[in-house]
Amino acid sequence: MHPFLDLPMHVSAQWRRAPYALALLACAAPAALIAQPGRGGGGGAGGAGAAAGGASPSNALPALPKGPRAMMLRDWYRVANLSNPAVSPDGKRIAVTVTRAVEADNRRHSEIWVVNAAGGEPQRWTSPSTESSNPRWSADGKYLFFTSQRAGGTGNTWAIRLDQPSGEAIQVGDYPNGSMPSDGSFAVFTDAGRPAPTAPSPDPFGQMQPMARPPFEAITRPSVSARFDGRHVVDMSYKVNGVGFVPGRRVARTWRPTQIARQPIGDTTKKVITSTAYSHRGPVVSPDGKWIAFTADSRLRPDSVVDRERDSLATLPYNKVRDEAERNDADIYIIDANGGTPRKLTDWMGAESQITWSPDGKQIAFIGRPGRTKNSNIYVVDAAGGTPRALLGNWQYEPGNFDWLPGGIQFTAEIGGRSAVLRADMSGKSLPTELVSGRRQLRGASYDESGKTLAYVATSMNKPTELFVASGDGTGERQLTNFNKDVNADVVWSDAERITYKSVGNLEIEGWLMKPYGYEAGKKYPMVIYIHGGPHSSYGEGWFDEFQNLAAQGMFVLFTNPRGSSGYGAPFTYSTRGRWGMEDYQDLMKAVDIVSVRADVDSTKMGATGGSYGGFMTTWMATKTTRFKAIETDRTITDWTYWYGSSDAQGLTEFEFYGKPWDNQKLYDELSPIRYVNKVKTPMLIVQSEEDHRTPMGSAEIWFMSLKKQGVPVELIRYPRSNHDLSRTGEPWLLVDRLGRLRQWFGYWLQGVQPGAVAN
Ligand SMILES: CSCC[C@H](NC=O)C(=O)N[C@@H](C)C(=O)N[C@@H](CO)C(=O)O
Repeated sequence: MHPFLDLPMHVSAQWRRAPYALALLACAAPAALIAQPGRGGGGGAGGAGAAAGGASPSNALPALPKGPRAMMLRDWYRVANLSNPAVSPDGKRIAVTVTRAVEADNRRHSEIWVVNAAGGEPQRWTSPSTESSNPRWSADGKYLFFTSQRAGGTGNTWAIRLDQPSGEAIQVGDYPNGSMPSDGSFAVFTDAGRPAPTAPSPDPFGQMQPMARPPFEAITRPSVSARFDGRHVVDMSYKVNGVGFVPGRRVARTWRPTQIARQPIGDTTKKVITSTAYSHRGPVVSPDGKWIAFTADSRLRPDSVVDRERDSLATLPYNKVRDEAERNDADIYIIDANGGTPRKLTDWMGAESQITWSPDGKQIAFIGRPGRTKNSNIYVVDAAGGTPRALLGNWQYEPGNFDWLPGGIQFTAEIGGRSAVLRADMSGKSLPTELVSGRRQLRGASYDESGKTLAYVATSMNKPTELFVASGDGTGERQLTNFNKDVNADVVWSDAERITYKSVGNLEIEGWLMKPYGYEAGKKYPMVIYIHGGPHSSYGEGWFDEFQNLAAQGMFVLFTNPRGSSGYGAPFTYSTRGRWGMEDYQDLMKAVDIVSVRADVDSTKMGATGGSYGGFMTTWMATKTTRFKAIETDRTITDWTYWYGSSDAQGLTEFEFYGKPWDNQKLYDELSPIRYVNKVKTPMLIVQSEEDHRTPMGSAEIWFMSLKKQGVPVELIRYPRSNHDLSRTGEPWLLVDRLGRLRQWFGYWLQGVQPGAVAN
């Protein structure tokens, strides 16, 4: 029996909400709303809860027991997530976004907190009654900017004044967001201008809902517009996961290419310095303020030409010569910072991003990817022109974000399931050096102006995110926050052992085995394998609610990064092209083979779960093996042709399957689990969001009906108001409900737990 199922039903425990203090700090934290972490950090009045039910469900739930103990479902609401750290230009303070759930209101809440780099209690700088995130400091130290949507303002950039005592957050029109030279005197940014004014004409469909109106060039019209509230679709992209249905154009197509604008700091007047038929992207001004580098179409063709070419290519059948050829869609250009004719920096095949000037303004670095299936690298080229040279040579991995500091280039990277901060060898002759590493995941490396202070958020298998600071070279690391202190004190998070193993073709695969809560040597435990989606994503060395959830239920959790995963270099990532469910399936089963012979794993009680591509893989497994006693398939894909037609992301299979379904129908069919559904014997739980536009409902429905009609135990849980990201960013009550279903399903089939028993 589960350790918590016999607990008495106490009176409820609300998410603890101690009052926060409102204070004004003259120097250290002007205009700040101050609070202490772990004391009311999740709180906040206001914020409408979402639609499920009326009164808070926590009224009916017992108080969470003090630990140390296994994770219970409501512990999920207690975990704080830190993101977007930003070091102040002088290196003295670090701002960070702190996000928590507000259980009673069924919502998440984000605030900006600031902590001294030297240490001390973090302070809350934004109001608990509004959402604030993504802090960034102005170079002159006058403002802390952040993203928020507040009443009485326009746009979503708000600021706290730092150079004088002040109160509420404000909006400032004379401090534009953009790239600035060293003296911070102006900013450059892109500007798409305003649409040309059109003479107002009466719209006979103006009273209808936007999706119901007949789009431009539609042939049909509502017979009586007041009697049609459906959706009229003409364009190819009419729905987007997380956004919903997107109304079609109602006028002829026009283009507004993005131009480069500059605006002095302390002035509200912006000057647009270009006027072209092509768009400028990612403009970055040189440190001396004389030049602006940007990317644009490699032939500077008008946006209208580029778009029409892309649209027309999208309707053509797969053609190996054309579709596999290297492309050069964009190049880097340099223009005088006051305008003029752009100079192409270099003709470079592939895609360029993250343009960055060297501190002396003599060179430019960028991330370049020579081709879709080739590794990206950091390239450096003289600002005068020349051939870019790669800094990372034949390094197996790929760079993430990088900074050109006074001492050289430093960057973050995924190295399999972990991540690190590294320094590049500027000669490109040696492999990069790891500065901050270990079995963990680091995010958002941020430096002060001198490059001497480095901050990042980090998490490891049994440690939720916290903020860390180190010297610019990675030495002297210190943990600066302890937002998760209370939940960490109550809950024993499970750790995982890292394993590597050789699979088909002698390819090395990385994986992990997480121990069940309360593990005792000499006993046997059930095991569930988790399978990630993408397929080009990865599991890693970070705290993950889903793994902790099943480990707390008393199961081993096995997770691996089969071929096709990201984080191991592009050749590994794309090695499954045209072969989905073949070698990657074997990589997963090889891990099951290895783990199932352990003395502490009960090989007669194994389960599998996964979402999206991982959902495809679980249904695929169900057609191939009866080794698993229960499976959960999440946001699943059971028929690739159906998925192609109903998803918002056709590009994925057009590339991976070498064409559209009718170009390569055999492959789409052969790799579709539904073709073999008559072989399924394993009980399956199907979890599906009703507003999932990435992997829509039909795959789940046909799987459910097929199993039902064959007498295979199956349950379908349909979540309302939810999209493809329910398990990550969904409504908290529904997200936690899903975690509970997973526990119950595997608890019932693998542990003999009674139906409905759940550790709330
Ligand atoms: C060019 S289309 C990109 C599709 C995208 N790929 C990367 O994640 C995607 O959404 N794929 C889904 C089929 C999928 O498996 N998604 C995973 C990973 O995000 C999921 O867990 O939802």
